[in-house]
Amino acid sequence: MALPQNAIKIITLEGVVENNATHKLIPAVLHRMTTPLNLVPSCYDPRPDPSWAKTLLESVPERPPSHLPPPGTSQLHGHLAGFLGDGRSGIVFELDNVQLDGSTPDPCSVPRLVVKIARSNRLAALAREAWFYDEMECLQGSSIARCYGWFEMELSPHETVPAWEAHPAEDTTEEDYALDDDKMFGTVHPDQLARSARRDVISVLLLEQLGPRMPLGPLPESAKTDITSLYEDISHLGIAVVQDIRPQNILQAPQYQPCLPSLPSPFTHRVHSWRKIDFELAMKTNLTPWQLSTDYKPELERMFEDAELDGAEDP
Ligand SMILES: Nc1ncnc2c1ncn2[C@@H]1O[C@H](COP(=O)(O)OP(=O)(O)OP(=O)(O)O)[C@@H](O)[C@H]1O
Repeated sequence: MALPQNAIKIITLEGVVENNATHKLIPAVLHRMTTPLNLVPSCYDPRPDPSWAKTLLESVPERPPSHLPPPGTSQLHGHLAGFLGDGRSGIVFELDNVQLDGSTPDPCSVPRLVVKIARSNRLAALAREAWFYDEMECLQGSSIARCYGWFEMELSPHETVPAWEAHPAEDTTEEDYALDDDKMFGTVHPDQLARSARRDVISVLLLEQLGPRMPLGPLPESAKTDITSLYEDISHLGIAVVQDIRPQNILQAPQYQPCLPSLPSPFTHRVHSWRKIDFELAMKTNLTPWQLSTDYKPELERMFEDAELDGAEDP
């Protein structure tokens, strides 16, 4: 039976934190965090009258009920391994030598895992992303990765995270862009304001490992349809992800063993060959799936065209 996504309470990571006096790597013990339901304010556009029903829902869709059992108390131990990629808010590594409660986990239960480590100044962005993984629990394993939790540890003054220096962000702005929409559409949650000011916390998302990024070059129509359908699934939850439509944020379904089977979408029943990642800029809205599709479809078309052109220039 697959490990429930909320089974792990503590993760011990080897190879991620360094003692900056001795330059020795030391194990980091991170504890599972929970996202308050009101961490991310909704972007609500009042519906003037029912004639707007095609565009606007009367209210923001509620989070679908969780199907997970009560949170577990398992402990996971793993070693930071290969670097997989990075971006504005995080740095992603494979995990090796994973042990669950002291033994090698059953490959039918636990897939290959990765950690997305927040950059030191992007704690609020990672918390926001964790909230969206909770919000989209029903899509985990179908259109988005399974997320095994959000974990944090406070660093002491003599501890540092070498990945922050080894993989610096291209964009060095200190502005917390992930909170811009929250400021515009509601009030920023006090936890997020506090997080935004801190630089002494290691914060990670534990995710199922997905396949490679969407390649440059021509994509078969079936792949374009499947990728478009990921966005359709997400739109059924009133979630807008139009800001960040890029090949870096579309990965193939898991393919490295051990991996868990892809689940059918609860909305379209399609079994996807792709997954959408990266939700720190997502917004929870009362826009209808139709309205959201009028926003993401042209952006996806543009991305497919650009990827084809870039593939032709860079064979
Ligand atoms: N679950 C995963 N499995 C395998 N690789 C992953 C996974 N998540 C992320 N990656 C790799 O890491 C890269 C960066 O991840 P991600 O987009 O989540 O980071 P980010 O900092 O939020 O980036 P952005 O600048 O797009 O906001 C991805 O493009 C991908 O190559």
